Amino acid sequence: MALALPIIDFSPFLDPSSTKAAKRTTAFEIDQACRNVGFFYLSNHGVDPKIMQQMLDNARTFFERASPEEKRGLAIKDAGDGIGDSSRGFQRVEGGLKGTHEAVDMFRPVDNSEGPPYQVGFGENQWPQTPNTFRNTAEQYIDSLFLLATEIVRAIATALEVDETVLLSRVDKSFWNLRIIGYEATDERNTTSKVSGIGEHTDFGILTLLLTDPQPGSLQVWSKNGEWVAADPIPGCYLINLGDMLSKWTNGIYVSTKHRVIHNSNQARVSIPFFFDPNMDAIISPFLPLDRNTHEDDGILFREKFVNSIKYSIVT
Ligand SMILES: O=C(O)CCC(=O)C(=O)O
Ligand SMILES: [Fe+2]
Repeated sequence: MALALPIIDFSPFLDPSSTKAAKRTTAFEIDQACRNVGFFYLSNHGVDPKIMQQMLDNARTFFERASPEEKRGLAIKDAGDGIGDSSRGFQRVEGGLKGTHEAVDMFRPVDNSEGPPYQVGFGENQWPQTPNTFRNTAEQYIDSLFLLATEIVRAIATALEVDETVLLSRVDKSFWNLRIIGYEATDERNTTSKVSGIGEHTDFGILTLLLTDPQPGSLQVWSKNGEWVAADPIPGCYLINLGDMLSKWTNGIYVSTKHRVIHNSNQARVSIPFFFDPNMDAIISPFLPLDRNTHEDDGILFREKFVNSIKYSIVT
């Protein structure tokens, strides 16, 4: 099972003293990975390693120490009913296509002055209190990742030779989603316990910037050769993958690749994807020259897509 995922050094693109040619070379490396693989590791991305570690530590602390009452208090609640919005908060997913894991979802704050009750996606984040630094660290982390994702989008615009403002105007108020996932250890004494994980899927938005603890062997990516390949963490790197929206925006030139998690280990795993998604009011239509075929999602706003995805994903 050969590792097929490229590793890209982002420093030439980020360094203000780089030549235009050096920036373009890095942009083309990203472009190649986006066309051929849909996944790549990014090194020298500029995010403070201390805050990355702090995020992982806080996530682990939450899953290990938060009480059942705290988790119940944070549980995702239905939209239109009290303070719920069907998307923000804690959930335990038990089996089925979505796998078995626990997660807390935070989304970009939006103007929700018309609620409660809230529409889908328009509520307030429900921040864990365990540990008490959780929110503060996560907010700094989100700021860093927002900047990093924006630079990757800029690199993509450079490689595709599209006016970067066209692309940036669709993501400058990205409706991001920070997800903290806990995969339980497999309890060898309990033969009925399910292996934790997430079923095969493609991501939904633009870019996913994934930070996980260092354990290998859990995340797998579907390769062009028709086999699952390990996408083990590389210390200090982000694993970046493309979502369906970026594939649509590029008329399918860029690929969103399916992946899955099978965490069969005697140690719990934590994983923190940052989903960099379009602005709520961004349109789904491609920005690249069109082939004149009509597209099913032409003219649809991302907000509509998001609402449908939440309705579909509600776990009962
Ligand atoms: O936990 C992981 O390694 C990946 C999670 C994932 O694919 C997702 O949340 O979409
Ligand atoms: Fe995913």
